[in-house]
This record gives sequence, structure tokens and C-alpha cells, in this order.
Amino acid sequence: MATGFGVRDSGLAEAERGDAGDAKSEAGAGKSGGSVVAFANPASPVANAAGEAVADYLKQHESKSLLRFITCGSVDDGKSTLIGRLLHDTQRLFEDQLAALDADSRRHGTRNGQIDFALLVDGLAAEREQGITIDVAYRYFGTERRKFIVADCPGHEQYTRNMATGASTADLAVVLVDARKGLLTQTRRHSYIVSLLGIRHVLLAVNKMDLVGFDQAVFEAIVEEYRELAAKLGIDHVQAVPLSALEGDNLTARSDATPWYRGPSVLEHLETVDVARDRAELGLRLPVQWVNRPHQDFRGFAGTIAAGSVRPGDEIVALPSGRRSRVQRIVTADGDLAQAVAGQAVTLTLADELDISRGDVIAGAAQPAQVADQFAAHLLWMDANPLLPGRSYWLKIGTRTVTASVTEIKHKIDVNTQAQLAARRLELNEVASCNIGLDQPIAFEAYRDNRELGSFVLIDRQTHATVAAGTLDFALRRAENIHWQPVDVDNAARARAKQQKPRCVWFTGLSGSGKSTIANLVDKQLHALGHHTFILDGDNVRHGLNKDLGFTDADRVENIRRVAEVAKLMTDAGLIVLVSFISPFRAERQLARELFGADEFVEVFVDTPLEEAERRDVKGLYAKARAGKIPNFTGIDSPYEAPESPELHLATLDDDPQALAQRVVDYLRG
Ligand SMILES: Nc1ncnc2c1ncn2[C@@H]1O[C@H](COP(=O)(O)OS(=O)(=O)O)[C@@H](OP(=O)(O)O)[C@H]1O
Ligand SMILES: Nc1ncnc2c1ncn2[C@@H]1O[C@H](COP(=O)(O)OP(=O)(O)O)[C@@H](O)[C@H]1O
Repeated sequence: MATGFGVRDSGLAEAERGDAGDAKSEAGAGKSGGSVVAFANPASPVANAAGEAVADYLKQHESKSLLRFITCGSVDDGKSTLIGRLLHDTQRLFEDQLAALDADSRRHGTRNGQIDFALLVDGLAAEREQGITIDVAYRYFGTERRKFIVADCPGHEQYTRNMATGASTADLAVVLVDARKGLLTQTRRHSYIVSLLGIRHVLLAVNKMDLVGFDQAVFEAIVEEYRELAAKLGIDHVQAVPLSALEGDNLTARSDATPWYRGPSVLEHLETVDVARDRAELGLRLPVQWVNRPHQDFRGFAGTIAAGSVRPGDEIVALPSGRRSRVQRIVTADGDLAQAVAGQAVTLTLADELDISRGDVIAGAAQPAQVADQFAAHLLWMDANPLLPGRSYWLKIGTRTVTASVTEIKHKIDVNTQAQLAARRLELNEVASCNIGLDQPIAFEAYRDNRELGSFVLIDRQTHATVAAGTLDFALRRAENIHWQPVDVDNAARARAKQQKPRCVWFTGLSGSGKSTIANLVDKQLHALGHHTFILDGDNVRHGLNKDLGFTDADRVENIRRVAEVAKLMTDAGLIVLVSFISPFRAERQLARELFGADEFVEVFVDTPLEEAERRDVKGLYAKARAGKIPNFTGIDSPYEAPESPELHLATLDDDPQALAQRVVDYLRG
């Protein structure tokens, strides 16, 4: 399970996270296509051969450490040339690709018949044109000392999301700067995202030094400015290298052109930099991927150790339940282990029968992870539809999926300047500091301490698209301090006293569709029959409880959230509540539904075509909206998402209000 910030839409990350020596899974990812490129276009027949070759290659190099890094910068900065040359100079290019490259270079006549390394990388552009989605291209190469996976992310502003995807598993970022231009807005943006994603090592490649005469002063001025930026962003380790990627100066070996420079070449630094995080110090963290129960006598909890280490006999605590036990065995396909450490996939058996399921975390009892359901977090929004606070999404963290909503956008962050800006919603590629609330507690770790247990994605519940990636900053303590107050007269007792089944009858439809008219008739009939009812009408509630809300999408989400909560209180009091709000979004109607018991919520779609509602125009609002005097009017310039499977579908063109109301009453009393 991939757990990095936003990595889940990349096929590679799924396979390659954490298991540095697992040649098979890396190669498998190379073959799987999607956004993964291992030397060759994955859609071509060459790709399979490439995948197998990568497998062979990685197998040979299994014992070496793996460095994952990301390159930030644009083609103009020389990024493509840098990567192309690294691949070439480390001689991990495939012969056929090299031959094709040679032919391409001749055909394009670039670089005086020499190989144009940028073509290696720019080949991806063609793949994009063929409709193959490549957000991030992963390439593999290796030297005698190390093997590498480089995530190459497009540099343009709209690609923030892709960069986050590539950076999620990287330990180091190569930030390219053109020596003639110095730090640009883009450099600041990339560095900010790098820091947001917890990358602590930057190789600042000051490229095109040949064009400034390998001038030491130019290099040093840029380095000084960058160090200031890095310090502000909390990037601890910066190694600056004066470079000419085109000519190869200081790329794989130190160059005579910069006698004043005593540091390593780019490749030397990549080969030797120590990026190990002190994961073992954290204590054991094993997010349970599945419970292995082949027969009565064996019950094992399988997953990849995210942090720390474990030995038989260790005391553990299952989270979020807090139940304790001891490790009995560490089972693997190759036999039992005396110890397992972060990155290893294992199955633990325990001394006691604990009720642990997928999504739980087994932690060392001495240093357990925290458990909470309210967080301060950073979010990177990755969807074309904006984030609306209050809307409920699925939040996937480690192996657990829960329901979550952003309770507050504290501020959004300008990724170019890091300025904090007020915001009520978040658009594609925007980053914000938020508060998030979950429907149940989870085990977690702050992202700066543990990327696996501190990063999550948000998933749209209707479309199932990944809409955001996030990092947990810290827990908000609210959950621990607010408890449910027990009451002696329970809901069932109240319902019995009123001799009715409490319900929430939810009328939804366009303005002027007939919600109020029908709800009113239903109310009258039920009342006459001795029922205890109450009407919550949009127009009315907006005069009081919701008078601070307008008609933007975000305000409508909050409007419905509040009225759903009020309706819930009323059914708890034993009433039949008739809610009559446009409630244009499926997501919020679903949220409302989930507050109630299975047959307590009755969705009534008051179905009137827009033309008819507009013809009726009871309040003259459609005419005003058409005249541009009411912005965000439902059906005109604000969407209405019709229910897909309401309990009742009332077509107002087919029947009169009285007959439709009767159908509702019959349903409720049936
Ligand atoms: N921009 C815009 N769009 C839609 N409706 C508007 C707007 N501005 C004012 N009104 C009036 O507000 C009533 C809808 O409020 P609701 O609270 O039901 O709307 S929503 O559920 O939050 O979408 C709605 O009442 P009904 O006609 O009873 O539906 C309108 O009278
Ligand atoms: N079959 C029908 N059902 C409901 N209302 C109807 C029907 N036919 C005509 N109408 C008229 O349509 C209008 C609906 O307005 P209203 O109930 O205020 O709608 P909403 O509350 O959805 O904005 C009323 O004037 C009502 O008399």
C-alpha cells in the first residue's frame, strides 16, 4: 500500500514504497504502464522487455541502497539534459533506445550530430500527445555504489499536483537553477512543495555555468540566496553544485573548469548522500493490511512495517482500540524471523486474541502512535472541482479509510511566495492549512515524524476520484475533551410517547418545483392524523440559524450540513421532520442520509423540469436570475444534481399537489 503524499495515482508507488530490495515489484510496476516509465514507452512492446530488463538489473543490484529523488526545474533550466546525461553516463540506457536516440538526433540535426540528451526526456511529450497519461515519469539507473529512481515532474505551474506525486516518496530533490537567471518564482514554488512533502535534502544544481564563464561569484550569490530560502522552509541539507549539464561539467566527475569548487559532482553526491531517517527510533508501526486466518489455529496480522522494529516477545498495542498483547511470531514466506525492521513485509501473530482488523495499526507499547479524530493538516487540492469545507470525503491513510470533512480552511498558501491568504474554498493545485474532522479516531503520526502514518489522500465519495493529498501536522485535542452526555429518556422512549416512528422526510428539487407546497400539505394531513411534525424550510431557516450563508457552493454545503444536524435533533426528539431545501448536491444529501437510521430518512425528489419551474416563477426569482441580478441561481448558473434513487419520485407535471402529498403520507404510514 502506498502511503506517500498523493502517490496513489502512480502505479509505481504502489509497488516500490519502502521495500528497497524488492526487485520484482519494481519491475512489475515498470511493466504496468500508467504513469510509470521505465526507459521506454510502457505502451509499446519494448516496454515489457524493458520491465524484465529492469527486474534483472535490480536483482543484480539488490544489495545496494536505493535513492529516490525528484528533479525540479523546467526544460529551459536544462532538466531534460541533466537527466538524459545521467542516464547515459551511468550507462543504463538500452541499446535500442540509444540507437533510436542517435537517429533522432541526426534527423533533428541538433547539437552538431552529437546525441541530444534532452530528446530522451522530451520523448514523453509525444506519449502525452498519444493520450497516454504520464503525470510523472520514473526512471531507473545505477552505479557501482547505488541504484536510483528518479521522478521527473513537469515544471509548469499547473503541474503542482504531479510534482507532489513525484516528491511523495523521494528523499532528495535536485533543484535546477539557470546560472544566468538565479532563483525564479518557480524555484521558490518547487522548493516550497519539496519542504511541504518532507524532503530534507536538496541538491541545488546551478546549471549553465559555462554561459557565465564558470564565475565563482555568480555561483556563490545564487547559493547564498538559496540557503536563505532553504532555512526559511526548513530544508536542512543543501548541497550546491556548479554545473554544465550540457557539457558534463561536475555532473559525473569534478570539472577542471571550476578549480575553485571543492565539493562533489552531482553523481558523487547522489551516490554518497545519507538520507536515512531514524525510523527505527520511532517505535514499531505496522499498519495492518489484512488479517490472515487460514484456519482456526492461526491468526496473523500482515503488513509492511512503516517504522521501528519488532521481535518476538515485544509488547504491542493495537490502535485505535488500545488493547495490548505480545508478539508471538514474525512469520514470512521464508520462515520465521528473530527481528523485522521498517520496510519489511511480515505477518505477526500475537499471544492474545485481539480484535484487530484491516486499517488498524500495531504499535510498540512503549511508544504508541497517537490516536485522534481532529487534525490540523496541510492539503494540496488536486481536483477540478473545488474543495468545499463541510463536504464529506473519504480519507485514506495507510490501510484505513474513514469519512472526513474539512471543518475550516485556516488559510491558503501562495506556493510562489508562501504568503498566507484568506480562503473559503480551494481550487486545483492550491495548498492550504486546514482543520479536518473524521467520523472515527485513527492512529497517526505527524508527517514530519513519519511519512507513512502522517500522509493521506481525500477521495470524492461520488466519483471516487482522488481529490487531495494531505499531511497531518498535529492532533486537535477536541475529541478527547468532548464526550457524549448520557440521557435517561432515550430516543425510543420519546418516539413511544408520541406513538409514531420519527422520520426525516427530505424534499429536494429546484426553486419553484413544489417542495414547500407539497411539504405543507403533508404536514397538514399528518397533523390532522395526530402526528407530531415540524417543517424546516430553506427560506425560513435562512432568516435565522443560517442567515450568515449565501448561495455559493461552499455556503450551500454548510447550509445543508446545519439543517441536517437540526433535523437529526428533531427526530431524536421523536418528531417527523419535513425538510424542504433545494439541497442541490448529492454529496450533502448523502451526508444527511447517513445521520439517520436505515428507514428513518426518506428522500423525496420533487421533479419539475427547469422550464416549468421557470414558467411558474412564483417569486419572480428566475426572471431576476436570467437578467443577471441573482448570481449562482440553481438551474441557471449553479448546478442541481438530481437524486439517483430517492425513496419517492414526485413528477409534478403528472399529478396535482394534493395527490403527490397523499403519496408521501401513504409511504410514511404504509
Ligand atoms: N441563488 C439562488 N439560488 C437558489 N435559490 C435562491 C437563490 N437566491 C435566493 N434563493 C431563494 O432561496 C431559497 C433556496 O434556499 P435553500 O436553502 O433551499 O437553498 S440550498 O438548499 O442551500 O441550495 C429558494 O427558495 P425555494 O424557491 O423555496 O426553493 C429561493 O427562494
Ligand atoms: N404538481 C404540483 N406540485 C407542486 N406545486 C405545483 C404543482 N403544480 C403547480 N405547482 C405550483 O408551483 C409552485 C411551487 O412553489 P413552491 O412550493 O414554493 O416551490 P419550492 O418550495 O420548491 O420553491 C406553487 O405555486 C404551486 O402551486
